[in-house]
Amino acid sequence: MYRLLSKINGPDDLKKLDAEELTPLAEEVRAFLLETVTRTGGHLASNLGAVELTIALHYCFDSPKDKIIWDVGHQAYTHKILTGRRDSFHTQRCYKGISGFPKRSESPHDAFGVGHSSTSISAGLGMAVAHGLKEDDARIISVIGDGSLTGGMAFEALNQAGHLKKNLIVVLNDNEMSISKNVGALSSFISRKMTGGYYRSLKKEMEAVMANIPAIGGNILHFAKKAENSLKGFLTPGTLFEGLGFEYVGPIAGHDLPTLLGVLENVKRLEGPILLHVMTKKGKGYPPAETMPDKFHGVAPTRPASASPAKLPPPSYTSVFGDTMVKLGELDPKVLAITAAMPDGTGLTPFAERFPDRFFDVGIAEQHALTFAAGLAVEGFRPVAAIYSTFTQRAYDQVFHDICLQKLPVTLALDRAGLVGDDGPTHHGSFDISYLRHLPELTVMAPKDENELQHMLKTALYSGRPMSLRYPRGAGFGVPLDQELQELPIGKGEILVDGGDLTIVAIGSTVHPALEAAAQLRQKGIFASVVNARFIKPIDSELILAQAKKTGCIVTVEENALLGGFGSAVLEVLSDAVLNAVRIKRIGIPDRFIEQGTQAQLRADLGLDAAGIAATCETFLKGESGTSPQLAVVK
Ligand SMILES: Cc1ncc(C[n+]2csc(CCOP(=O)(O)OP(=O)(O)O)c2C)c(N)n1
Ligand SMILES: CC(=O)[C@@H](O)[C@H](O)COP(=O)(O)O
Ligand SMILES: [Mg+2]
Repeated sequence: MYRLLSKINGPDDLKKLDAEELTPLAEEVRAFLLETVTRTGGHLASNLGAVELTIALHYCFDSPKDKIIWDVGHQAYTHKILTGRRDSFHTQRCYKGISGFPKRSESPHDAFGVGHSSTSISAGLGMAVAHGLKEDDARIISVIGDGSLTGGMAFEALNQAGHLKKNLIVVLNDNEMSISKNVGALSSFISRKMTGGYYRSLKKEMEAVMANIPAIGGNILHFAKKAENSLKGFLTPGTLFEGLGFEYVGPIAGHDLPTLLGVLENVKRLEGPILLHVMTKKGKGYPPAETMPDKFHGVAPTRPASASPAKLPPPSYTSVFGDTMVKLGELDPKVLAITAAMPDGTGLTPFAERFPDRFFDVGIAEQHALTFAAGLAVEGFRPVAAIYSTFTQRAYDQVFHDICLQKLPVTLALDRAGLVGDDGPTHHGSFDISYLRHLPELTVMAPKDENELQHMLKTALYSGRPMSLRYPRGAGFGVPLDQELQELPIGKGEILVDGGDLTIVAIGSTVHPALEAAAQLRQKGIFASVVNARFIKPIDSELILAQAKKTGCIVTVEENALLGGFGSAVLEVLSDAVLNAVRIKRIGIPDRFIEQGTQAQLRADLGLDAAGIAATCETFLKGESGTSPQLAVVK
């Protein structure tokens, strides 16, 4: 079935094909992508749009000597398939399979590891400078989408690249889409295509103006040409990049292989920084994805029929967050919502539809999102910035300098906190408790389920303080949702089960598994208290100390890095109270990066599911050391 593709085990095989064979090859790659990704899940639409571009890049350049750097890397499937990973491609994003993103440890063709956006030009420039110093002739090609170009870091890199004048090719893969429709002034500017009717009609108008200017000798032609050029110059996307010191080429048709090959062969010979503007269609070749590219940005894997639940799964945390935002927005016009290019992913689309004037998609600009929120808060509004935990990492200083230091009432809604599953180590939200809980003025909390999430959101909005709440990817626990929203007492946890043998102090999504673990332990005659801590900061010291005195044995559970996480906060409480005889064990994410897999597989591996928590508690209670680091604090 894959007559041409089956012969390609690396870029050298690709180069053996005649140029005319590349178009049928693209069709085979597209069919292969569709067949595989609809089964494994993954980033379908972006990849369908980048097939010809990838083939052309590998045909014209010489990877791995030449470096192709993919921004985000969610569009690099064709690159993987052409660089020796066709046969393992069906394992992409699966447990112990290949990654859904370029990864340096996976292939010499993966020039730079990615998953987060807007890094490709910086990394490419670093490599361009390094190869200049090494005096070799490797070509460096950074491939960035129009959505990823909205990230400020891309412009920081363009700024330096235009100044250094090193050989760097930036390919702008412009499909006028981020995950959702790309937004912002930059996007509108870049999508002004001078090749279309718009330019032709402007040119006509210009010619009419020319015709009415009285002749001033032989200069008229020269003047007309100059005027036309400057009009074009003012209006093309090239102006921007040329102003930054790049040679601009384009826009060119990104699904036309002969054009792509011709242009790339020419661009290859140019010196200095080049920006090649390529127009593509997200979802190309698969009508549902072409029509609804946002819905096909990422598709879920097909699970075997027997694994499909008979009834609908409970609502996701994300959708409960989104519905609660609408509810709170109805009651209070000061409630505003901000997303960094992820209105669907963060559940804010219903809010955006209901309150278009109070919703802001800032593009892939997490840093700006938080300082923008701080500005809104200064003026008395109640902004909620909903950003994935992993992407908030790049806005740490904004949380510190613009929000906490100024005590501004901004709410950070950190979605995808904890293990996210198939996206793997770039996307797990493993660190937010650690990177937030040491910041003065910030309240850090995590709901035990989707119902508590609603109450925490209201608590955050009406606290008048900087607040953060973290919640995981995926379905909630299916608990009933209270209609009446309450403000929770800040800094107070709750005892859910009172037992005398040990205390499990859990936070966020680990509370329900901890309850289940306690039930399993009871079957074995072990009676555990279970505490829902609710707040990481301010932590409920009183409750923790009372339990420590009562049972003398504490097990903390969190889906966050153990280093600096919630368990560390509990240790600090015990240490500060000089309760040195209490035995404590922390369950959480160990000090290594966690690979991909389903959330259930990863939780089971790390002992974060009910069975794992119960096993650790039992072993610990018996005084044997478990698999995670054990910290028995002795006087
Ligand atoms: C820092 C960061 N923020 C958000 C995301 C989520 N994200 C992944 S792809 C994407 C859209 C990228 O758009 P573009 O670069 O134009 O690629 P396309 O999907 O259109 O091919 C977004 C917002 C991310 N990966 N990294
Ligand atoms: C590549 C990227 O960053 C996003 O597309 C991400 O994979 C979305 O993750 P969710 O599926 O959790 O929204
Ligand atoms: Mg795009």
